[in-house]
Amino acid sequence: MKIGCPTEIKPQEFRVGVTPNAAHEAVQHGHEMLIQAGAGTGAGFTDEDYIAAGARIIETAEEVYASADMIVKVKEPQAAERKMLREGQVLFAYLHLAPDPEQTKDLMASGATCIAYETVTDSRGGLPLLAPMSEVAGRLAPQSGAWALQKANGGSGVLLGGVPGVRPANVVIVGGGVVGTAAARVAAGMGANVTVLDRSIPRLSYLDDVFMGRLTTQYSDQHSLATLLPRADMVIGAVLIPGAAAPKLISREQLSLMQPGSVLVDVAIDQGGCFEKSKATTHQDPIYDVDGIIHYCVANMPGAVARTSTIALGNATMPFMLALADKGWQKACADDPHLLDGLNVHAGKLTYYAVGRALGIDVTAPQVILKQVG
Ligand SMILES: NC(=O)C1=CN([C@@H]2O[C@H](COP(=O)(O)OP(=O)(O)OC[C@H]3O[C@@H](n4cnc5c(N)ncnc54)[C@H](O)[C@@H]3O)[C@@H](O)[C@H]2O)C=CC1
Ligand SMILES: CC(=O)C(=O)O
Ligand SMILES: [Mg+2]
Repeated sequence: MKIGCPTEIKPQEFRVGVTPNAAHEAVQHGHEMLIQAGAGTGAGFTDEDYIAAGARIIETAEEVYASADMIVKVKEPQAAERKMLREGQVLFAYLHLAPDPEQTKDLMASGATCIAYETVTDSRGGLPLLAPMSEVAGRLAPQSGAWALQKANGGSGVLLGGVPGVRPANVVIVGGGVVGTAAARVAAGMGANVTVLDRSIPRLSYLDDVFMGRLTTQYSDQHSLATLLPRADMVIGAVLIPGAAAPKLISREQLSLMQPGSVLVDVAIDQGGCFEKSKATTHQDPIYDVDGIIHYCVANMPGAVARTSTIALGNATMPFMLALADKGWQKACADDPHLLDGLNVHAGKLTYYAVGRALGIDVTAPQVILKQVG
């Protein structure tokens, strides 16, 4: 199979979908690996690294899309990229379709088979292709929020760890999954006073166990969150209902409960965001102010640390990329129900229920699609 990896074009996105190590494995499996010239530069990989791995360097994105049977990339295809997808081609990338009707419409119109990293599952109920980037975004969230709390950035001027005689910042983390746990570790490490809310009691028990008193856990309901807002210097939104649009947990009205210059970091922005006034921002222009509350809503946070993120993502995606290339998507998905969970669009049909519910589009069950193509 010809596997194509284009250069990412989302603003300030420096990751690349295939590492030289993954390219090498694909070539060893008998596949042709096509890498767009310069695709790895932002993550510290040169064209020569890919050539040494046995890949071919292709000058333009147009040529990569035209030649490849499968496109492997990081972020959801931008409008210009969606025009280059075609019937029968496989797209393997983050898609985040629930909050993105335009992209969903274009992917359905392309006729391509689109497998979303963020809905591939594992046998323990986890999301193995989202988790590595959630680890990164979670670790970055307190750091980005601490920067936003500085006066020059519009924040209240509170230092996360405080100093002797002055209280540390109160950090509230809503959602104690992979992002929330990583954020808690860093925020606690920076000396903040951390509270984590979740709806899963087993998850709260786990956090209570591993942090051994270094944070407070609380069941997540509207009232609990509202009572924490007046004292919260930073709230990190880290909730997820897989594949679905994020629930809105802080309304615009509730912003008035917070101290001016407090910060909301909405990591869940790629699923539409969990605060009412969240809208996606970029690394170039990451924050904005609503009623005196600073919002940080960068939808591709891991792109800021592209080297670490690319290697972590490449380690996780490689076995799935190889299965798709070795067997073809039909057999790879038939053999592995967890990979089948990643199927979001096939030949004009939407195949993921949470996306269908969010966008009001009819869904065809992925199992039905497999029967049709089998
Ligand atoms: N902005 C960015 O660059 C990135 C964003 N993300 C996003 O971060 C979000 C979280 O991802 P993960 O931590 O990997 O998910 P996860 O599935 O590991 O954790 C989500 C947690 O939210 C909890 N939850 C669901 N509804 C809740 C509610 N109403 N109140 C409190 N908790 C609730 C769940 O019980 C679960 O523990 C996702 O939307 C993901 O796409 C992930 C990586 C990068
Ligand atoms: C998960 C995601 O959206 C990202 O890593 O950019
Ligand atoms: Mg997006």
